[in-house]
Amino acid sequence: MAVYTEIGDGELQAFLKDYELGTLLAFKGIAEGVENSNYLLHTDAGFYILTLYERRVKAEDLPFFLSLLEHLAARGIVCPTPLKGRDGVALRELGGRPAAIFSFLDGMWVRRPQTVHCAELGRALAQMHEAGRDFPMHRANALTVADWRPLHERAYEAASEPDESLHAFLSDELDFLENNWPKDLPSGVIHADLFPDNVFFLGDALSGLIDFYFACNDFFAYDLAICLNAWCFEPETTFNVTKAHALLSAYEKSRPLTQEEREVLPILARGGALRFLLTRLYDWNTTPPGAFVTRKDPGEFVRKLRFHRSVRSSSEYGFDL
Ligand SMILES: Nc1ncnc2c1ncn2[C@@H]1O[C@H](COP(=O)(O)OP(=O)(O)O)[C@@H](O)[C@H]1O
Ligand SMILES: N[C@@H](CCOP(=O)(O)O)C(=O)O
Repeated sequence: MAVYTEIGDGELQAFLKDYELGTLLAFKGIAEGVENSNYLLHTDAGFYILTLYERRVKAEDLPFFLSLLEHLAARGIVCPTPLKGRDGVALRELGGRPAAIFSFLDGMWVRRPQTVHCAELGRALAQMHEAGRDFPMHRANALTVADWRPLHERAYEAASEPDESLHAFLSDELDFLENNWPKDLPSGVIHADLFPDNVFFLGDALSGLIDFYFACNDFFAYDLAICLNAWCFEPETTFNVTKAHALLSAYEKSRPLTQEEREVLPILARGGALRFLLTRLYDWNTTPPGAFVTRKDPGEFVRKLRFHRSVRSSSEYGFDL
């Protein structure tokens, strides 16, 4: 589970005095998530999410994330909206951590996304990209191609039983990606972690997007590649072209891809797979036994990466089914 910072009853009640959110009735830590500590708050005014920022989230990035959420929400994207205290300030401190309270989103994430969910995702992703176009702040992607080799080496050095063949495979992949990563594609604010657990549904209808803490400025098509990886493989890691077609065609209804974006999609998908493989591998090798967080399997992304390496043309992603 992910509650790294424990908050006491009295401490939370004192914190809430700076807001107009009513009287606290109950609160509980939320088990899901890996980056931050999240609590569900129930007050007599409703439900809210309290987030305490931990680990990889840098304090200097928080104004970008909170302003982005406000910006997107103002343009009709359903996402957590930061709530301001009586003094007009949303970003505060609790338990020694930067902290903020957000609107609660209805819905549940889907454990086994179906084609209909992929289509909903494609539509929402394109809308989010369009809504972010006039966002004035900028955040460079801190986990892009230049960052992957150092992360790979750190993960390898941290392993108690280093896997030499995996190290060689990933080094080879890094050689390829460093030499072939696109330099210039349509860009803007991307979510960069839009996995099924960050997308809520009510029935088959998408009801909200959460967890923007990797959001940054990068290629729009890279965000799409991350989604192909996260949504369009079956559990045994076969690629589902029907789901990919649904995702891509729904996306293209709002923002058609350029020819170049289509052509480089296999490279972006390889990069997207490697990026999550590496953070999972690093976490796998560095998370102490007994830690209150569930490690995610890096092997899943080794298999996805192998699939993308076998792709000869982007048509294999189902553009023209
Ligand atoms: N605004 C929200 N409304 C409803 N639930 C939320 C909201 N934000 C977070 N959650 C809940 O908290 C969990 C963890 O949130 P997430 O942002 O993914 O955490 P982390 O940044 O630690 O990965 C989500 O799976 C969801 O259950
Ligand atoms: N989506 C990433 C891990 C980041 O976790 P999140 O809970 O912040 O979405 C992965 O699957 O490796």
